[in-house]
Amino acid sequence: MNILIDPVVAMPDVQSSQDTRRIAIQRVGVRGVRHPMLVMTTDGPQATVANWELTVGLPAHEKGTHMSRFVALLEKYRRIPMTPAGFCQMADDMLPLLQAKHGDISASFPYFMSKTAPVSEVVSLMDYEVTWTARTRAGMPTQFEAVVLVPVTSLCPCSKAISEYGAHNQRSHVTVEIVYADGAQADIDGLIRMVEKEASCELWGLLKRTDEKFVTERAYENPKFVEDLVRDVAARLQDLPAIQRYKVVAENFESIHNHSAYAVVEG
Ligand SMILES: Nc1nc2c(ncn2[C@@H]2O[C@H](COP(=O)(O)OP(=O)(O)OP(=O)(O)O)[C@@H](O)[C@H]2O)c(=O)[nH]1
Repeated sequence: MNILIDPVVAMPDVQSSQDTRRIAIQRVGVRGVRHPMLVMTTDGPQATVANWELTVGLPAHEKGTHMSRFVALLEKYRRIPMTPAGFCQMADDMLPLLQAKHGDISASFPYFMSKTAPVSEVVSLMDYEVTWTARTRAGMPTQFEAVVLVPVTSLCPCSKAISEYGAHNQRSHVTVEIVYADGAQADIDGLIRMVEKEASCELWGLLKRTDEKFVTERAYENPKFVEDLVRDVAARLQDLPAIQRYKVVAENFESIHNHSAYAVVEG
């Protein structure tokens, strides 16, 4: 192998040498990078810590990519409050920086929304798991994808129908994955609120006794199978114009079994 010497630092530059195997690499980069991120919310910028994956395509003739530049990109964007459109811009910036024709950036992070309890109206934060992905290709529109994991309550309709009193209910995770036609139209808060409205009952970080009575009765009046959860969320997603593809996954952590009930809808 013919190793180049970088004249600036007078060191071998193995990454920049030629590769003769004639195999292009679809994705090469860094993953598992824990790094701060500012997310723009309706309450202003929210500081969070994301788990990042940044990759680019590498042509067959190049030996290695410029690994250090991925982290340099994170540093550049560290103080910029991110919107979906800004996240796509960051991915677009990655291509010239890495001298690449296509690349993906993905960030998974805890996301907090301020919620008001249903009766006492006390305010508290509720946390969600969010993943943003931007897929960029030179000369093409950048694709934006979002995944949100929304914890909710589900109450079993069968249990309610057959029992003289009570019905088994549990915490459920509804995970929605969306490919947007245009990242600028992605509304993460709206998506989370929509999922919560389709559950037997939504969750809050802080509830007083008056609220607890409300959520208990609300779930009882609104029973849902795991199938109802995915269908009702999918029906709402079908009405949204900005969505190209979606997947809805619901997992009910059953309180009467030591296993989960599970359903998936893709559209
Ligand atoms: N390409 C590549 N780099 C790796 C790998 N593992 C570690 N690295 C390290 O990535 C660092 C260098 O990143 P580069 O971006 O090539 O650093 P550089 O050549 O000083 O910077 P540039 O001139 O901007 O390319 C070095 O510490 C490499 O050893 C690997 O599997 N592939």
